[in-house]
Amino acid sequence: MAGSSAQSSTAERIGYISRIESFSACHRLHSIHLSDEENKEVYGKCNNPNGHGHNYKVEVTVRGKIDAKTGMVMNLTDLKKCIEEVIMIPLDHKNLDKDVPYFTTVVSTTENVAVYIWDNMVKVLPPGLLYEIKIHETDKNVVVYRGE
Ligand SMILES: Nc1nc2c(c(=O)[nH]1)N=C([C@H](O)[C@H](O)COP(=O)(O)OP(=O)(O)OP(=O)(O)O)CN2
Ligand SMILES: [Zn+2]
Repeated sequence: MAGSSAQSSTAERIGYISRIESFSACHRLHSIHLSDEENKEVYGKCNNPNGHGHNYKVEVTVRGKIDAKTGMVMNLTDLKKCIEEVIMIPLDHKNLDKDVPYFTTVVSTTENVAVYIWDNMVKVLPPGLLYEIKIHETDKNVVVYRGE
């Protein structure tokens, strides 16, 4: 029967909304905490000094109450602006290791790129909304970070 669901229409409902953007960047996997030999052993071809590039695809997901008046968790146009500021301007068409100060001491694995994005995204989003950063480094390699 219509309208007979367990949750009434006035109840608080939680939604997850995502926006996906792509950026291109190059990098080399090299940890300052490892010797040159150890770097070669751990990272293999990805430790090549010439570096290599990726077309990263990032999904930013926020979780929150679907506002009864606006019908939105947050305005996706505002999320787009946050992604531009936190991801596209600092990372797109950049050498992650040389152009982004954070990665001079932190190895630019996709896990750490996700942490970098999370740490900066929480600064610009409304408190408590950020839920997940998912990065497709390649079609086959995917990383998820949820701030834990
Ligand atoms: N835990 C992680 N492992 C690796 C990372 C990473 O960020 N976190 N990154 C790399 C390299 O950057 C590399 O670009 C990926 O290597 P590879 O898996 O060989 O890349 P492909 O998926 O394109 O390889 P296929 O040949 O298509 O299988 C390595 N490891
Ligand atoms: Zn890589």
